[in-house]
Amino acid sequence: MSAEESGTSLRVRDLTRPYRGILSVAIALGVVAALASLAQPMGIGWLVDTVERGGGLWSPIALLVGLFCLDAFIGGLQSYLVGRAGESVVRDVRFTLTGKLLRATRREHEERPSGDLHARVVTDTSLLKAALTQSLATMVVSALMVVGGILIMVVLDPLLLGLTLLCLSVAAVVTLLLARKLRGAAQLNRSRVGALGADLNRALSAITTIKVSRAEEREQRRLGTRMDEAYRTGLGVTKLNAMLAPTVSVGLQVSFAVVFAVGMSRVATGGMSVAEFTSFVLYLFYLITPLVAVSTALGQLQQGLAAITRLDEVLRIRQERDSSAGNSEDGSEAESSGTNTSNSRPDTGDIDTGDTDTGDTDPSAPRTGTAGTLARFEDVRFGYESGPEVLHGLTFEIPRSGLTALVGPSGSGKSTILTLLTRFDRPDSGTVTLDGTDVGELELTGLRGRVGYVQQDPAILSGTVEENIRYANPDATREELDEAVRLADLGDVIAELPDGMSTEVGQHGSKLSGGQRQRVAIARMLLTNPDLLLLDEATAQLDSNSESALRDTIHGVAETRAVVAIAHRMSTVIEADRILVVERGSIRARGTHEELLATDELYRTLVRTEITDDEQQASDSSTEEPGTPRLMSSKGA
Ligand SMILES: Nc1ncnc2c1ncn2[C@@H]1O[C@H](COP(=O)(O)OP(=O)(O)OP(=O)(O)O)[C@@H](O)[C@H]1O
Repeated sequence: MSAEESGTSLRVRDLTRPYRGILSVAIALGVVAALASLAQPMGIGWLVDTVERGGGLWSPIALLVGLFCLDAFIGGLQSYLVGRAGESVVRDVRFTLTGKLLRATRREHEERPSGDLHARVVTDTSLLKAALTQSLATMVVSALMVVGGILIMVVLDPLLLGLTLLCLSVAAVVTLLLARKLRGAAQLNRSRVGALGADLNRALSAITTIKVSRAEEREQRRLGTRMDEAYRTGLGVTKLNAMLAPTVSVGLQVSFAVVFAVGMSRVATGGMSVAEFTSFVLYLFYLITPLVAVSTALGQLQQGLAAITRLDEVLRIRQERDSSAGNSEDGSEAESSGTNTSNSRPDTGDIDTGDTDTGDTDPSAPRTGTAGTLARFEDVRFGYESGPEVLHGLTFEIPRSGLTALVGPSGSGKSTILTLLTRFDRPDSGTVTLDGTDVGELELTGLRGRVGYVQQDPAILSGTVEENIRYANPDATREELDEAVRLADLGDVIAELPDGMSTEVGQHGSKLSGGQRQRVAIARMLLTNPDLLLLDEATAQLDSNSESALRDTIHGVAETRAVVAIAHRMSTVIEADRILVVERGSIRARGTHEELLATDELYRTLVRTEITDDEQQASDSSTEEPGTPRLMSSKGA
């Protein structure tokens, strides 16, 4: 189950391929600007010569002004084109990585801190802009300038050039060593910044817990420690970066001193003219900018390559398997698209907008046939990667209609059963089938269109109530929407909201009550008209009136489709068509409430211990059967 590591990496070549045209133009402009720069010392040499001879100054001055202007204009244009290509690369990489994250397995998201993933997609990618475009273009153009300058200098005076190169080569070796160290330092710094992002996200997503635990100080200290680590490692990067340019400068200054000493003596002995000496010195002077630029670009490139290492990890994140799409949970889909970001903006048609092939989406529409078996577990064994086996050879069926309740002690494996039906996880052995087909063989969006899942803590997205309900089926008609609202008993809630369906629900639905959030989540799933509705303790947060209304809803919905509910409210369980008692990953008993009360000791215990106060009160009035009198009367009521 480990992620496939091979063949998935962001390669500079692939990332820049779509922008080769624009980068080539930018580099060509850079070359023109470099030539204009290289011609300037010649022009100045001509000016000096003209002054010495007492000739007219207008021509050399006009040439120099033209060269300066050309250099400046072309330099500006080149910088814009390179920046534009850089922004495009960053957008592409972000888009590709976001696609990977959205299609990653749920397990990957459980294991990776979301703040760190956020830092990788948002901030690490921004380093690519400078590294992959600015620095590459700068290095190409600057290298050309250096080579051009050296060629002219070799014509002017090979001896002086030899001395210059000797001094510069020492600086070059030191620069390369520093650049290598810089990459390691940058990698460390990125990981520390990622850890800070992860901890910040951890704190902000639990802000209420922090406040009620009076842990603000503690959290700030903890974050402060992370900030110190980011600061320290950032300082390491800054130091190495700061050493790059001075190293080159020192090399240049030593070269200047040597060239001046040797050059002046040659001018004095007549071995070299003043104009030649001036031109040579100016060429040496002109090497400063490109050489320093190369060293700075080298630093940027190393930081970008360090970021790429972290981005590669996101690229290799395990993807949900979709047999029909030919990808797999072990990352092989990443292999096919991850290396080719040249066309990396995935077709938005890939994204599951909820337009599944579920056919009719009218929530109240009668199903085609409600008899027979819809889903089946056959000798299913399953364990989470990090732990022991959780389900031990489960075999049971879910009929095409009716309410199946899962009951059992905490940690017995009830929620795990639902995750296998939604294919968030796959059995280690045995099969889970829907209409006789292994759910692993079904197209993922099709499967999730047929199986609606309301989780324990229903996720509400910021946006309006309507956007939240429509989320799994954005194309639903107004009638279908109204019907889902009616079935989920949300009508009164929406009527009381300030802007009705258009009311903003706030971050994570914070402006709604827990019960309201659950009903919105149920309405959302009903709007997809699933064949199978899974409710994980979906009534746990409702008050007794709402719960009783929702219970009626669940039973109404269960008349036309299968509903599997994990409910702590025993009233829901009592009225279920069938109850499965799960104990330590096995089905211990199955039957109706009455049958189980008569035959199963654990069920009797659960009924005694898990009934809520409300239900106790409701059933207090008529107690008939010894041991479980209140529940029995509740069913009869
Ligand atoms: N993501 C996970 N990784 C590792 N172990 C897990 C994971 N989720 C659940 N478990 C373990 O699997 C076992 C079954 O958990 P599960 O959530 O299915 O139980 P449950 O019956 O639904 O419990 P509850 O009624 O308290 O929600 C538990 O021992 C739990 O610790």
